[in-house]
Amino acid sequence: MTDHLVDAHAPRDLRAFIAALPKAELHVHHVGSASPRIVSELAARHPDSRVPADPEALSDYFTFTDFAHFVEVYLSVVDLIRTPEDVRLLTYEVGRELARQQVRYAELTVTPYSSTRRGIDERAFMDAIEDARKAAEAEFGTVLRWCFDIPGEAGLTAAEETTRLATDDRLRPEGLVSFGLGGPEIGVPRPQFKPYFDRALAAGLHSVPHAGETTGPETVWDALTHLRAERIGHGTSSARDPKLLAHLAEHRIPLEVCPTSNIATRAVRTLDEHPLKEFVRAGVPVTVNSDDPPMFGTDLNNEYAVAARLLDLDERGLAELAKNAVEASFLDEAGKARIKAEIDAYTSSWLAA
Ligand SMILES: O=C(O)c1cccc(C(=O)CC[C@H]2O[C@@H](n3cnc4c(=O)[nH]cnc43)[C@H](O)[C@@H]2O)c1
Ligand SMILES: [Zn+2]
Repeated sequence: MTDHLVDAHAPRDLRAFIAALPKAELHVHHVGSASPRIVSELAARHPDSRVPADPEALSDYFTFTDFAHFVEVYLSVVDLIRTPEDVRLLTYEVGRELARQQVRYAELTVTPYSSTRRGIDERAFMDAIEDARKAAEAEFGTVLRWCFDIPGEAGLTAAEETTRLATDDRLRPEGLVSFGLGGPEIGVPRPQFKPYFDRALAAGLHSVPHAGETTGPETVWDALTHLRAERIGHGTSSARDPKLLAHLAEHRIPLEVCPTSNIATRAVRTLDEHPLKEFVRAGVPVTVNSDDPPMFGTDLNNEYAVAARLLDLDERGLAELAKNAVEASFLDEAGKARIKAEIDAYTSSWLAA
């Protein structure tokens, strides 16, 4: 992890508590989770890319001037993933990294369109992620599930292709649980994606679009109204609309908050100005997530440390935050109960020690 965004304020023992706390991660992108080691390995394999092969140079490369710059850099990393074996390696390594952080369950946002349009065979792509998912669960004990997202800026062709890949019974992977919408929001109105979300929801998927990350609360309303969002990716600007906060609280719509991401893409100026506390005060269910961890110089443990500082949480508060994510997940009830019991047992034994 690069140092510039690490929250160094959390006391050392709280960091130790977080490090071993069983957790769920609900908002983390597949390509955005490529570690510096994997990025440099892929960059060395594909020297025609402008992504630096030297891991030391990646910290500068991953410093963003704004959201548009972030997407440009993100797509240069997407360009490094050229074969089903690249896809499998990346997915398996993401599983390993999540397990290292004691993540028991993760919903990983995958953008299949970005890979299939670059020539990766769709069947081979699905087999690669599924093979890595099963290996990660067997070898590391971390359960992975997929959210397939439409890269919004790529338009309705991308929406059609993503919906087809998510709903065709011959292709749709076993681990797929939800349907999302990512990329820039400015100039990409949410309502145009309604027919695609309708088809995905009819096929049994959950709706989890990004909204209110780089635009105002009206985008969150659109995601709720037109895309029938069950959780909101980011939802940062919801804080500017008290009626929206009340709606999210009343209907128990969780926000997938990613504090360091919002600083790195300059959606929020400083962590101290982040609206996380306002969400909690308004009674909105919040989960804390890492988004694109190596690109933002963070990881899930660091996001919990950031949340502990912003919300003034002790061990019990952090355990509740971890249980929020389990509760907001698309795991079955037995799976949720198992992880929540593990969080409680861990917290009790930590506090008794
Ligand atoms: O793949 C393409 O060819 C392509 C063409 C045009 C536009 C796009 C995109 O919009 C890709 C955006 C990409 O960004 C991912 N992502 C990662 N983190 C975030 C985030 O915090 N907020 C929004 N999007 C994010 C997203 O999953 C898309 O894959 C692609
Ligand atoms: Zn995201």
